Amino acid sequence: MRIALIAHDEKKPDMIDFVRGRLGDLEAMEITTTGTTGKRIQEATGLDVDRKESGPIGGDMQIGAEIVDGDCDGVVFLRDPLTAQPHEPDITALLRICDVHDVPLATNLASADAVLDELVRQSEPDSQR
Ligand SMILES: O=C(CO)COP(=O)(O)O
Repeated sequence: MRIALIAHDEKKPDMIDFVRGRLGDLEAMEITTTGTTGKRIQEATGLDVDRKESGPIGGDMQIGAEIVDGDCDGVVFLRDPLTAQPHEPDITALLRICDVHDVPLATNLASADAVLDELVRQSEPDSQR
């Protein structure tokens, strides 16, 4: 299982809390991140992550390409809904490509656990999916 973890600046503390709380499950997965999110996660938890470029310079697009290639099984993208982002078109494209490829996507903390729970369930040996 490969999961993408992405957070806008105002949501990075929430992402760190999420990763700390689910460290056991995340350690068993491959993790891909945008640049700064991955750096923060590594610094805070020591988790091994595949860091793409920072979001505003194309990291969202790189993760979108993984989804198109069928390499990413789920996305937790903690968006900041209160701050305009210069790369809003890239963000919209990433969300859209998750829908195109029917990849589980959480855009807030309340649903992040649900997406991760689903990936954990799918990785169990007797899973039907
Ligand atoms: O901007 C982002 C997602 O749109 C996140 O990028 P960083 O992880 O590099 O801050």
